[in-house]
Amino acid sequence: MMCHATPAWAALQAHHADAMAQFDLVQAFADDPQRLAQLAQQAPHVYADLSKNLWTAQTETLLQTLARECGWQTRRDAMLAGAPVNTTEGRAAMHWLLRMPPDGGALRQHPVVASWPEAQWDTLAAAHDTLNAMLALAEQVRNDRRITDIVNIGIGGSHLGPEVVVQGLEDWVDADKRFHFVSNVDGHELGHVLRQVRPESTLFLIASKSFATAETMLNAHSARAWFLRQGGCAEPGAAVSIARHFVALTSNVAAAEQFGITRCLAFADWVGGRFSLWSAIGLPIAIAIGQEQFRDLLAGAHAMDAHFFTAPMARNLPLRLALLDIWYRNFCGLGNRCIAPYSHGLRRLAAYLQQLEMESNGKRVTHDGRSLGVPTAPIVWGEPGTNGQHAFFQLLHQGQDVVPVEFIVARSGGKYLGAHQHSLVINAIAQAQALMLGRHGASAHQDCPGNRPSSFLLLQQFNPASVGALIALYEHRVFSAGAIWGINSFDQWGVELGKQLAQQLRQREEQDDWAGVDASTRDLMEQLGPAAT
Ligand SMILES: O=P(O)(O)OC[C@H]1O[C@H](O)[C@H](O)[C@@H](O)[C@@H]1O
Repeated sequence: MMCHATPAWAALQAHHADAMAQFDLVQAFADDPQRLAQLAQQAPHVYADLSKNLWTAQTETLLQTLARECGWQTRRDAMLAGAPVNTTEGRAAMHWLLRMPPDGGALRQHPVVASWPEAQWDTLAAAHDTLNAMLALAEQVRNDRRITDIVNIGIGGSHLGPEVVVQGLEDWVDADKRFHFVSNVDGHELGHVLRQVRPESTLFLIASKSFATAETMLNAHSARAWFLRQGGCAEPGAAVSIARHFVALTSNVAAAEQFGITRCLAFADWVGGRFSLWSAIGLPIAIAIGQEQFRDLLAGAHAMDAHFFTAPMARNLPLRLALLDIWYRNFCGLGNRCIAPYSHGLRRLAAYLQQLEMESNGKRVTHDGRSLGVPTAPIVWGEPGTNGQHAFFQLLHQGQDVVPVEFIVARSGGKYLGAHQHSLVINAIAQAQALMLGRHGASAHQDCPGNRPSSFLLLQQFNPASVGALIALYEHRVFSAGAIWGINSFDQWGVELGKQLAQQLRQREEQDDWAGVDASTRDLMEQLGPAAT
């Protein structure tokens, strides 16, 4: 049954109309002394306070019924069983397997895991072989003092996860090496990096699951051409070779070898691009922070996996966040969510989540190809605090639109404790309070309406484990919302269209064939003129 045809959906609509129309957050706290206890919880590494949202315990109970009626638990357990939950591509989605210890770790007693066939244990063992090979390579690179610069060339899932984690864990990063991320096909980005590095001390990581993404391939070819033009770093008289300075991270080893790369770290096709930082795509992270810390990152994510696959609905944080998303999107008509990490390290978190959430759940058709007819993924956007406070927070406080804000804050951890961290966290707490309380009785232009919702995700410590747990939390939240909407969160067919049309435009340009092309597109192509060589 489609989500909006369930009895729970109708009950939620009635609840919104009857009980929530006049809902006031300040009043809700006054009326219910249990509100905080009911709507806040501890999960592995992350404390979540969801009490400053426009909902009640009753709302959540109704949402849990919706999850039940939509078969959330069945879908969750199918993912854990390794079933092909990515239905349109006929694949499993097993990013969580990449962070599972060889014996199943905290999930080994789980009934689904306990009944895994032997082949699934073999898959887990193979994932560990790959992990060990990746970590060995990472250590080798870390110990190679001749290598000072790591350049990751990749886009989307082959870029955003590693970048957000390497930036986030800067305090743990090997200070002798610099990390660069090149994603955009705009040559300025690659050029900017190449001006800073020397071939003999640079390791290029060509990160692409498909090894076919146009932007990555063009950047990789240009990087190789630059490397060879510089004479590579061949000994006098020896042939110039990219062998020691290029590594491929891919599911398509044949294409990487065809490109000329001999050192390849492979990962399976059941690792979705935007869920791939735990796989070979994580090599830049492992080089940056070292194998022990990388294992901590995995352990933090595994702790969140165990929570997700075992905690009851009422205390299952990824599910609770997904239910809140559905409540806002489908019943309150709120179409976007602001991501506000109060953390310089997590300054690219919003970009990462834009791919994770909007590429996963920006869909309008169910698993079985029916038109869903209700909105799905919200538009997520944001910037780190406190910078955002001095920019778009004005709209959040006094604009016409109500935008749920998500504060992501670390209590402690990292180098810069003390005054800076304290001030940062107090600012986040004050913003959440200001959004809720508003200001009344001043002049009209100073009045803030208040009653504006926010969630607070507090990392107990900022470290590799908590960053791993935070990202896994988001992954499972996205999956849960997708499962309730009945969509496939693991494909991205919409992205393909633009790629195909870009390819077609190149062909039309070569053949000077514009038959049937709309006037606007043709005019823009003419204005662009021929490609420079
Ligand atoms: O890793 P690649 O195969 O190069 O793909 C890189 C990215 O591009 C694609 O177009 C998809 O939109 C992303 O999901 C993917 O992560």
